[in-house]
Amino acid sequence: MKFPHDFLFGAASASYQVEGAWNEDGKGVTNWDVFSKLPGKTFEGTNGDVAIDHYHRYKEDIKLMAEMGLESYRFSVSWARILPTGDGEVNAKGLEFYNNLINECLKYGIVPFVTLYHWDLPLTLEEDGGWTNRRTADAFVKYAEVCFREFGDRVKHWITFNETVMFTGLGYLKGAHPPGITNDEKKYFQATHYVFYAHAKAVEVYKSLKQYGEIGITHVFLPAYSVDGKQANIVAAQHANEYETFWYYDPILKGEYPSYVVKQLEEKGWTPSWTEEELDTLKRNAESNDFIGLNYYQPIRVERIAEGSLAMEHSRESSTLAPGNPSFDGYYRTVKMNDKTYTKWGWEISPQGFLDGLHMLKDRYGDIKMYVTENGLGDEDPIIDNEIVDVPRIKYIEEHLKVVKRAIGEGINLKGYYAWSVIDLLSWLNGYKKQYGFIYVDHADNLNRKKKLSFHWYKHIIETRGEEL
Ligand SMILES: C[C@@]1(C(=O)O)OC[C@H]2O[C@@H](O)[C@H](O)[C@@H](O)[C@H]2O1
Repeated sequence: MKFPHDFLFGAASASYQVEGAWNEDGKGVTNWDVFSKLPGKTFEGTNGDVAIDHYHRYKEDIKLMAEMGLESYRFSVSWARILPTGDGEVNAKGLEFYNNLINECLKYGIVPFVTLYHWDLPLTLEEDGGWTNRRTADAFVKYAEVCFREFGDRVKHWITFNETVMFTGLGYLKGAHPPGITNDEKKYFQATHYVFYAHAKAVEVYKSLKQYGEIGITHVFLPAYSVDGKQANIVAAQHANEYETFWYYDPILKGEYPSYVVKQLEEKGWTPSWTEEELDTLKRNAESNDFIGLNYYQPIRVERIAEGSLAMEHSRESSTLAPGNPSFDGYYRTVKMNDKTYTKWGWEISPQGFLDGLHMLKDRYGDIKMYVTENGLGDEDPIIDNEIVDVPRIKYIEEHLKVVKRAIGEGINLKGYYAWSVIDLLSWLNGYKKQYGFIYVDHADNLNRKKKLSFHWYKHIIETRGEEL
């Protein structure tokens, strides 16, 4: 059986991780332009000044995507190219670049799927409190409207934010992302709230423009499961789902926060400063969401731990979801299981965990349209006779696509799959070591591109619409 005719086979990237040209054509400075240059913050001091030079080589890259038969390209717009100071004047050169990028996609019949925010925030806003300041939320809505009006005649698929838990959690709890703050739960929850408010407001503006595309938000999807049948650990898994999933999807799809978490925030003094207008905006726009994006890489296996210390040391490695860490509130710990398989970076490989999680989402949120907006294998790809033989990535994606097809057959409203990533790119904290792409980039030879084995495999899957899976 083939994937449905309206199912999109895509692949993704993000502005800071591919574009480079960090200070060209009027682009403003971003938080990551500065943070990545702070000693010790990134792997081997890598940064996005050049990245893989997608800004100048996008035509070559999109031509390769077309050769692959890619149906849709998910990329992000760098806010600071459009509004260099965050909420001031529009930069015409920034609009020009993304108009060219979009038009190049359409030239090949590739559907542009645009993320408005993939972590690169204009520095002026970061320096004014970032996502803990209502100003940033209001500025985002202005930026989003500029993009809707400029690109909305050709872009019909919009994601407001990518992985809010990552830039707020790593920014205010683990200190591994800008603004590099650790263990500040009050700021963390405040930042998430202003992001959700900004999302709801942007949805409202988008719908008012009557462009008749679709808009949603993308979250990390990290379903939590108990390590065993013990009641305390089952409760710990539910606790993890409340904080890691429902806190993120409820305000979007239900228009209100999960009461389990709200009650605990009140007890701990972590409740965001929110207004009735903001809460009403969430409620008023919940029904207007067209889809949710799921970035699925792994589940987490959790066990209860005694109410431990709330302040924990975080390393760059431990900040990216490797098991073994206590939760920020010390309620549970993630566990590496002996009977599971893991990537080189310690992420569990579990297509079944994804399927079970999808049913959990359907049970809670009904028939909401979903896209897998990221899924892929971060690896150090084997090179044999000068060919990139990334068989582990092929097997990883094959197993997850099989589960996607099965989920559709079980009534899950999945409408697309975007592999992370279309091309090897800069990892925020792992430099160029952690490869995800179908296309190799040779950093020892002028960033030349080279098709991997998985490029040819994915091309075949798309051509046959996954009939063999
Ligand atoms: C932490 C990490 C990784 O490096 O493996 O997770 C997978 C993927 O998620 C994306 O949203 C990030 O933009 C990209 O850089 C990757 O980031």
